[in-house]
Amino acid sequence: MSKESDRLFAQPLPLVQDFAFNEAVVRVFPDMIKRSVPGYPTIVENIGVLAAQFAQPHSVLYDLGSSLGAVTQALRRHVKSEDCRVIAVDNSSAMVERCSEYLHAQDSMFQELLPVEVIEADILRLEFQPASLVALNFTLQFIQPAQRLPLLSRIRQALLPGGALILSEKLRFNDAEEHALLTELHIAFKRANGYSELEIAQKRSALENVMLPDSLEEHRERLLAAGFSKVVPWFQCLNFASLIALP
Ligand SMILES: C[S@@+](CC[C@H](N)C(=O)[O-])C[C@H]1O[C@@H](n2cnc3c(N)ncnc32)[C@H](O)[C@@H]1O
Ligand SMILES: O=C(O)C(=O)C[C@]1(C(=O)O)C=C[C@@H](O)C=C1
Repeated sequence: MSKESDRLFAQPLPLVQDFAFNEAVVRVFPDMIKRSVPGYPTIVENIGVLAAQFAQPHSVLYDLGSSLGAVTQALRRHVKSEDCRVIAVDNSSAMVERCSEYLHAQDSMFQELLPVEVIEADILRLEFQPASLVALNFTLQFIQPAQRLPLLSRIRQALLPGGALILSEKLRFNDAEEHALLTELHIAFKRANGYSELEIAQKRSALENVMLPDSLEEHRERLLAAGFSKVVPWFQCLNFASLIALP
């Protein structure tokens, strides 16, 4: 994995452009996401552990918005079911290229890993195969709000009985005081991880138009509207959470 540290927003920018998953972000992404998302390493590793409970023999496991394949690698470390394969999908060519390199490196270090296919595609246009596990790890928040329910409905249709969707997201809160407190504590988390006030402010304005978080209540209602029968939060750290949705 790249050890380059994230300094993308360290200097004053004349114009802060909308955040994009481009080559510059790819180079620093492992450092950026670990220092920005409280609980990220715990979430990723445990998606592997949870997936092992839901994976069905002879089925597909999807990692949607796979970035550099951290979730895919965890799935391959933990899932032992017979004849499963992982499909990792991202629409950033820079991410897909580097993700494939990392997965080749994982192949050379371990034996008997699940086979994996990395696809450069828009998950809104993907034809889903019958799947026992779908992971959306901090991806739905980057999908246009109007597209979120149709996407979740298609995922629900593709899920096999006994399977699950694991959905991790940054949350917003309907209660203004709760929202303000957890936002302030998230900023403290970033500060403690070495980000300056300037870096925090410029990143916030870069994300403003492209990352649109929902509340836990909105997630629950939308998942039920998409046809899921049960929504179980299994992790929350500050304003970041992960849910299990059962078909
Ligand atoms: C925050 S990152 C996900 C992190 C990753 N799942 C992990 O656990 O390390 C969001 C990813 O979603 C991808 N993405 C956003 N919209 C997408 C779409 N419509 N189709 C496919 N990928 C998309 C971005 O390119 C980016 O790599
Ligand atoms: O909310 C923030 O400030 C973030 O940096 C969050 C977040 C995310 O949740 O995906 C945004 C962009 C990067 O991918 C890493 C982290």
